[in-house]
Amino acid sequence: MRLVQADEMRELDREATRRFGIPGLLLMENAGLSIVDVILKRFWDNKPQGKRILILAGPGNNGGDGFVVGRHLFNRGAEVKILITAPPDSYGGDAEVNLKIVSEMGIPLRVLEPERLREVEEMLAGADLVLDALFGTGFRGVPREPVASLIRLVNKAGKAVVAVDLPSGLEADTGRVAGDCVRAQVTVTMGMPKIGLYLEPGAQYAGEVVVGDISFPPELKTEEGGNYYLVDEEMVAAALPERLPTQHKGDFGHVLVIGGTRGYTGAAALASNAALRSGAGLVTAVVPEDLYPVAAAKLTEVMTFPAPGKDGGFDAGACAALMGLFGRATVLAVGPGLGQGEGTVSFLRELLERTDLPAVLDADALNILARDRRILTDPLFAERRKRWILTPHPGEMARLCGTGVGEIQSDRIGVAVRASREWGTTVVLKGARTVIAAPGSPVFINPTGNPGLASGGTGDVLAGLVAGLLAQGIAPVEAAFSGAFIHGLAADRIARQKGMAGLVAGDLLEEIPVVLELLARRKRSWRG
Ligand SMILES: NC(=O)C1=CN([C@@H]2O[C@H](COP(=O)(O)OP(=O)(O)OC[C@H]3O[C@@H](n4cnc5c(N)ncnc54)[C@H](O)[C@@H]3O)[C@@H](O)[C@H]2O)[C@H](O)CC1
Ligand SMILES: [K+]
Repeated sequence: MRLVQADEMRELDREATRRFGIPGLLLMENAGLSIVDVILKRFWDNKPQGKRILILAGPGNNGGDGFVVGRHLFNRGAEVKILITAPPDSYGGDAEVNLKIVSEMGIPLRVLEPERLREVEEMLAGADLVLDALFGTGFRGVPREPVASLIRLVNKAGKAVVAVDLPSGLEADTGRVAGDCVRAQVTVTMGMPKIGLYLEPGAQYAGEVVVGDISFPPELKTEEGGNYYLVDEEMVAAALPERLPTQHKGDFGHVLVIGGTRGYTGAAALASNAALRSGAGLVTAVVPEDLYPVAAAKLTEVMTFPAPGKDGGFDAGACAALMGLFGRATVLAVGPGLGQGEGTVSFLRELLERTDLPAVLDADALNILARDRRILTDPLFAERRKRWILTPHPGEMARLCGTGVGEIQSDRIGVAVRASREWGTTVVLKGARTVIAAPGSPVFINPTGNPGLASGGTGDVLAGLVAGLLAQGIAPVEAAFSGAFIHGLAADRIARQKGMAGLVAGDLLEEIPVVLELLARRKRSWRG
């Protein structure tokens, strides 16, 4: 599903008027009607008579939408009260037109006054539903007083809240909440869904998001050419390869998982099994030779290969022993349990310099690259980096970018986009609402997953899953967003069955094939 920034939305608004002659007043009317529809159907069971709604209307067109809602619900017999946060004569344009109409209709209208907030509490107590029409895409910074106090009163009142376009206080493009923000049960977003509604914490404040139809012609609402997309089943199902009867395991690639040093053989095992579960044809786990017996004992369907190493790490010169393997491999997954020993650091550098296989770089591979980023920027490896997928969590990303986790989390899309452009590679910035960015590609936001994934080894499973998809010939960006989606959906299905607390990485291995089959069935049903 395509997502838009506030500026994109404003441009579409202008285009609707300029290109198709749809006046802003008509867009506002349709916006209001789409909200009325949600209120009647989801909150009032189509029986508005006598229902009490308090409409909080801000100084701009978001408030204008609120006036339209008030008019229609008043006409349908609801008890409507409107609280405006700016003096009536400060309104202009379409909002002013609609303010005048509701005033002429005699709908009770009050101006918010800082010294009379107690009366606002009473108004809230006397309402069945609150409409948040304070701010939309024109919001900036933090809500100023007395609106900030009003927002806090709304959130304290415990009433059902419907937000117009965005919950007020939320930054449309980043999902950031810098100050107070309305917590809504439902947000009716106009025309096209805004990015901030699908990023944390914005998604928590927005509640369920409904896209309001404001009569944009299809050409304006096109899914094509967007800069941002919410990953959905259709996109992932379309990316997954068909498995034809005539095909054999050689057709589905061979993943080399390189890692599994002392104490972390489990990481390599999880990543290796995840690669197999994703549908890869063959998987080989490459571990230091002194841990080979441990890995071999853990792995059945996954082949194991002992690489020169001691004390649980790889020898600096271990790469030479792998050259034969590279000829038979399709993709590398480097990092799960790799460790950061001295020999391993040299080994990784030589590995990435000597093979141009597509690679998923995760965990300690990223931590090693963070200490010596030359290979991420060296023009000599630019071509090769196009075939890499980096899968950092926020801490690893902070080290890679030489900054703090706070900076990473405060602008997850911007950070991922800049890094992917600077390094010329696909970046999967993990976390709540994983962000996938790559040069020349739209940005993808993954909606699946839950806090149950904050458990050891789930990252190893994701790395293996993405590598397995890459090995099957899926392009890096598609493999990245599909892996994140499948990984998170598997976790959501497990959480529904067993709860989040007890979710362990191994559970994902069982659920991944189920999710793949579910997507394959959906794909067949769409094909008809
Ligand atoms: N196609 C569409 O998307 C349509 C959208 N509509 C609605 O219009 C708003 C956008 O309206 P706009 O007037 O540009 O901005 P807002 O209503 O969000 O008002 C912002 C207003 O508030 C003031 N302000 C901004 N930041 C703060 C702050 N931190 N504290 C206090 N005050 C603040 C500032 O003066 C701004 O002017 C969109 O969201 C939709 O709801 C159309 O009605 C229909 C088509
Ligand atoms: K709002």
